[in-house]
Amino acid sequence: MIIVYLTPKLGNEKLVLFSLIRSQDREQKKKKRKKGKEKTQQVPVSLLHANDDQPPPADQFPPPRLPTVVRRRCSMVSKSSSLNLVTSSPPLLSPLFSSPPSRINLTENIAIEGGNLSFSITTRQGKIVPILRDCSLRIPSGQFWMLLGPNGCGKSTLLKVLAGLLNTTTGAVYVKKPKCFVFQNPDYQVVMPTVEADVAFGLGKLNLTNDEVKSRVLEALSAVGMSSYLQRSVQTLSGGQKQRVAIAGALAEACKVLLLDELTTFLDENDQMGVIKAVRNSLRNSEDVTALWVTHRLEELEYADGAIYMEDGKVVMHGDVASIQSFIQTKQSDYIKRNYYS
Ligand SMILES: Nc1ncnc2c1ncn2[C@@H]1O[C@H](COP(=O)(O)OP(=O)(O)OP(=O)(O)O)[C@@H](O)[C@H]1O
Repeated sequence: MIIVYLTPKLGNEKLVLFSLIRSQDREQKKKKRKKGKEKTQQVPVSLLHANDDQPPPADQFPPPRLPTVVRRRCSMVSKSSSLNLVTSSPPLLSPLFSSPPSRINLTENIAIEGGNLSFSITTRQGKIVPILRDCSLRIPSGQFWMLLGPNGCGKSTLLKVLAGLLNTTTGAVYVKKPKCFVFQNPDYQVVMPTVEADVAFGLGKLNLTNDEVKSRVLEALSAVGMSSYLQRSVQTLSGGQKQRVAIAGALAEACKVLLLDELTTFLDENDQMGVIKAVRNSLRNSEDVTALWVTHRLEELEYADGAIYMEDGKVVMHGDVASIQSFIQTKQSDYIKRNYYS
């Protein structure tokens, strides 16, 4: 089906050939699965979860058959509060919680934490559709993390749950306050006529003097590299500059957590880099600011301190950038081999 989509001019012969390849593929998969069952004891937990066509139900996770060493690594991770959530090889991680935490642990220096989050919607026909399934994550304060995954896997929904814009069906959420959600489209957020007025917009509620407002606006604009744009009309800004103004607005409000939803989707490479650097810079200026950045772009991962990879409403991996990068690359090359060279 995917080949048909990518090359719509395929003739009937190629479609027949493709079905044959698919059925061969299915046979091979069956054999592999059979073999895989025999080898289960040597496979890391996250691979079991990520590659299984039918992952184990959440309440059986980690599965009882896991080797001791994997279970020990999972619990070490759940206790860690530093960047090095993955401290030893093999680095692949399972979701952090194997059973719902009775309460969120606030004693560690954690900025964002979610335990066994689920979110469903009910259709007009009364059908319940799960969007997030048992997602757990933990992000230390002062770090820049990225949230990746294929289209429709639930990234934006998870971000909205963390922002408090959506209520979970089950699970517990902790996010440091004040927290700010920056939208994918800056036109939803940059609404005042000038850059200065826009960045100062959220400060009205804080009872500050004019001087305090001015100094906060300048500081925030300088963090995103836009201090010289103070008096500019927002209509004359590029998409990337508008994104940076939106981030400056969040920084001016002294937000401790920035929840950033695919900010670089509509941007060219220059603006994309400008926005990423603005976020990094704002984190450098204040040790206490944490950012979670939703993206599709694998190349952006190199700017992150840690990452979360989602598929089909689940957190499949959570931890250091290098492991997640290689995990995604392996998945991509497997996909290409399976679909184009088998
Ligand atoms: N209000 C809703 N009603 C019906 N389905 C919804 C609703 N909100 C989200 N969904 C579905 O939930 C799934 C996850 O959506 P979400 O926008 O979180 O994914 P995403 O990973 O951010 O996708 P993308 O990368 O394409 O932006 C999608 O299949 C989407 O169609």
